[in-house]
Amino acid sequence: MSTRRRETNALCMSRARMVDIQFKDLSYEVQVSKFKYRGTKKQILKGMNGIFKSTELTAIMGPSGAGKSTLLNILSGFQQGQLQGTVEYISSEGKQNWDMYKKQSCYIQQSDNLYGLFTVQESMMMATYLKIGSNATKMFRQLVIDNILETLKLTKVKETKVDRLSGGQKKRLSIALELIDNPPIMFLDEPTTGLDSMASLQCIVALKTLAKSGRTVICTIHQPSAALYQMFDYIYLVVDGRCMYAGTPDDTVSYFAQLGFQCPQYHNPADYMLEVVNQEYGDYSNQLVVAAKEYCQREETSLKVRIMREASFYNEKTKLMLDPPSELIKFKVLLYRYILIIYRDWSVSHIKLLLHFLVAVLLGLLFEKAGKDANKTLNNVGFLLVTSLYFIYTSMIPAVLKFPLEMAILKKERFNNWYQLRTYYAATLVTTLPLQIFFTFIYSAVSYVLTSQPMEWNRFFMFLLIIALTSFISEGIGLGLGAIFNPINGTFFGAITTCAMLSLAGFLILFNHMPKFLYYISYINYFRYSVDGLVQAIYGFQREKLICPSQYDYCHFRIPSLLLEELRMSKSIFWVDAVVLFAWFVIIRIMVYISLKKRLSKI
Ligand SMILES: Nc1ncnc2c1ncn2[C@@H]1O[C@H](COP(=O)(O)OP(=O)(O)OP(=O)(O)O)[C@@H](O)[C@H]1O
Repeated sequence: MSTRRRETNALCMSRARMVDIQFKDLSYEVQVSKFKYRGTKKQILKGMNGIFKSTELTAIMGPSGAGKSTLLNILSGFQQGQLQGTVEYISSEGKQNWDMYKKQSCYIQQSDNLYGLFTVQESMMMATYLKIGSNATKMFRQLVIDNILETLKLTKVKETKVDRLSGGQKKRLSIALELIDNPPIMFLDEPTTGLDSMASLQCIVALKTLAKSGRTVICTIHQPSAALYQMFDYIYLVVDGRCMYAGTPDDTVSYFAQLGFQCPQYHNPADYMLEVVNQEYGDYSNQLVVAAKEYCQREETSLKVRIMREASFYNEKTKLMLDPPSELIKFKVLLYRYILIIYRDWSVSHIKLLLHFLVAVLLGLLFEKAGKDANKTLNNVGFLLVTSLYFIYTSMIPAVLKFPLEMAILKKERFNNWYQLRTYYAATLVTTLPLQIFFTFIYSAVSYVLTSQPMEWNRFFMFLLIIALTSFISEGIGLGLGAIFNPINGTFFGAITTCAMLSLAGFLILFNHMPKFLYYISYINYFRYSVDGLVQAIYGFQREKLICPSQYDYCHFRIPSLLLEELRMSKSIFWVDAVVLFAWFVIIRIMVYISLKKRLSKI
């Protein structure tokens, strides 16, 4: 074995702190009805006991709807609710509560929530910067990556984009990403679902290797083949929220035989066990539960053995190298990741840029000379209205879809302690705002010139400021809707909100024709301030008279103040509009953060 290989092995595969999980009388129920105090409850886990040990690969098996995922989610802390009983984590330092180990375990969901635009190497390298402290050199990071990829047989696809990986490779990459900070406990929800038998075997072999290096690896699994079944060290069979077998795969046949269920020769023991608990040979559920309670008891690993084992596996030196980086460094990494996504994802940057340019040209042609022709003043107000509406829609609707798409990745990475929510949120804000400003600038520059608006820098920048603020607020509302609702409801609410704002802006229905309460509501309508701000930017600040073309004898709105009077905007102040819009922007962003936090706290 080369020196380099030995070094990485020492760094990566032999340093997991050993933790056993013990749960006693674990019961869990959920509220089925929406009404908290009157609703019926459903008991999912019914007094379960068990010990899952380090260095072992444990399979939680059972029929569909038995409670496997719920048990896994409860043990990992991914799901919280009305829990009874105890869950203890036992290391060489004694029994600890869950908070101690929450930060050290990882949860790998059934779906592989990965960014498809990065290569395996890029994904791994970014993960090392999010998980390993800044004192680690680039070479060290690469050694860690190479070693993990080699263990999980991913070296050959190191330079392949994640989008192009097979299902099995994606699953192994999900595991590889979590291995970087070497979690002592790994929870996996159905890691073999959707994989063919070869890929499933490779995945389970990889998990077994990880368990043998000191970790506690627990996964749920549906119906493993006989070969796969034998790979596990410990089987925990769950049926209707109760344990019906806990033991090694080798003991399964003799255990069920002793209870009167003789597994036929050449029959997969896993299949037979499921047939028995699925009542294909009669309903013996209660006997099986009682028998499991009597025969499937497990001894705790003695402290002495635990300390001895851990001494051979755990390396304090490496732990120092693996201290997590500061949130500031994580922020920089997330920023870099977003910039790379924006650069590589055509739909985010290039297409949007092209569309903003084309729409600006189209509106420019449609509202040609509207900015300076006194006969087209009302058309110009129409242009300002359309501009505001255009940015509301194009910023809000894509944003509604942004969080639901990213939510799964965010949920996974945050639960596995990659970064704090505020770091993620700050990074999205810092990357999306400049992009939004750039888009509004392109649109404004083109449409402003083509519609012959006044060629004064200060008016142009005021016009740009109002559009940018309108766009920020709308994006914020879109993100908020995306965080609260699913994409279909979110886009529906987005469209409804925009229609309501348009109706309450004072243009389609004049303010003095509105019922009083709706008139007051219109004060919180940011669309109103947006259009008002745009009109002020173009016609306010004592703009001089407009040119009335020679073919017309009279242009009613030649004098800008007359137009402002007609639109009931003569008393408005541009900077008040700008400040109100800015306040809206801040409030909306805070509300989005809160709703996102709330959403993430639920499973
Ligand atoms: N929040 C909830 N509200 C109501 N019922 C729930 C809730 N969560 C889980 N259940 C129910 O609890 C039972 C167990 O669900 P769980 O997802 O743990 O099963 P499972 O064994 O993992 O099933 P599968 O193998 O099909 O994924 C199911 O009947 C499910 O409908």
